[in-house]
Amino acid sequence: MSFLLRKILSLNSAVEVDHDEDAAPAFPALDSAQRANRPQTESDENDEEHNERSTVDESLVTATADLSRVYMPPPPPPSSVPRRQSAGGSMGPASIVASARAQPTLQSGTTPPSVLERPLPKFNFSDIAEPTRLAAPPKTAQTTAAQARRRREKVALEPGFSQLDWATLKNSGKDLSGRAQGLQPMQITLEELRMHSTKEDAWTTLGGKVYNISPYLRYHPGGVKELMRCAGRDGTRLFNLTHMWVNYERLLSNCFVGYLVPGGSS
Ligand code: HEM
Repeated sequence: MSFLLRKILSLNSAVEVDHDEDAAPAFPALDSAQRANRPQTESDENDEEHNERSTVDESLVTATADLSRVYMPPPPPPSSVPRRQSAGGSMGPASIVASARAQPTLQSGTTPPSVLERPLPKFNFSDIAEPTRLAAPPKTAQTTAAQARRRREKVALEPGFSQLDWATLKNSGKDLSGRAQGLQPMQITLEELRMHSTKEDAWTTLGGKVYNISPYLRYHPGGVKELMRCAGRDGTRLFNLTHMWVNYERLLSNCFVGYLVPGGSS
């Protein structure tokens, strides 16, 4: 038994001779308490007897098995571990797979190299094929110009003039047409319409209906200036060009003045 122990210790000292700066220390340490206090096996008592024997017998096999349960075999000297060489110092996915396949199969009886001893392959992102890369869509001159225009059009509404505030005012049922109370819808000619083109008194016609847009000016998400472009004239085309999805009939129902009728000079 002590013969086997001596053999192991001599192997370890051989490791120390070949000592490499990156080599991991023997574990447990050669002079560790763990090694010193290892559990005694039955075979320890017959040590001398075993030393004398040249042939393998039952008790020696058991002793070896016991010993291997207590101590791990020492790691191989670093110089004997085949190291993976990476071409150019970096590896892409294809070269990693290729090098893994090219690993020599270990001979039976050889200790596989420790994971810690293997060099980590460096990942080279430039190896990834172009189409698989995640990339933001390229900015074209057209999209950036459109974005810039949209940014300019954004209007900061004053506090208390949001679309919600307009909905609240509208739902209050208040008549915002500016017509005298109780009057029937008016019949308005283009000539008359033109006379209502100031911020304080702005009318427009959309789809043949005339609205007083003055109350809505400060609530308009596109701003006062844009809305004023249709004051005193037919705003249908401009409105549809900008946002034909907006339901003006519902939005301006309280501002309804009357119907556009033919008449006057166009
Ligand atoms: C009386 C007629 C109009 C009403 C009731 C009205 C109403 C609205 C509404 C509800 C929005 C918000 C739409 C949305 O977010 O999808 C809006 C946005 C806008 N409106 Fe009008 N609009 C009118 C006339 C006009 C006119 C004549 C112009 C300009 C020529 C105009 C220019 C804009 C612009 C540029 C926006 C976009 C604002 C933004 O996204 O920040 N609108 N309008």
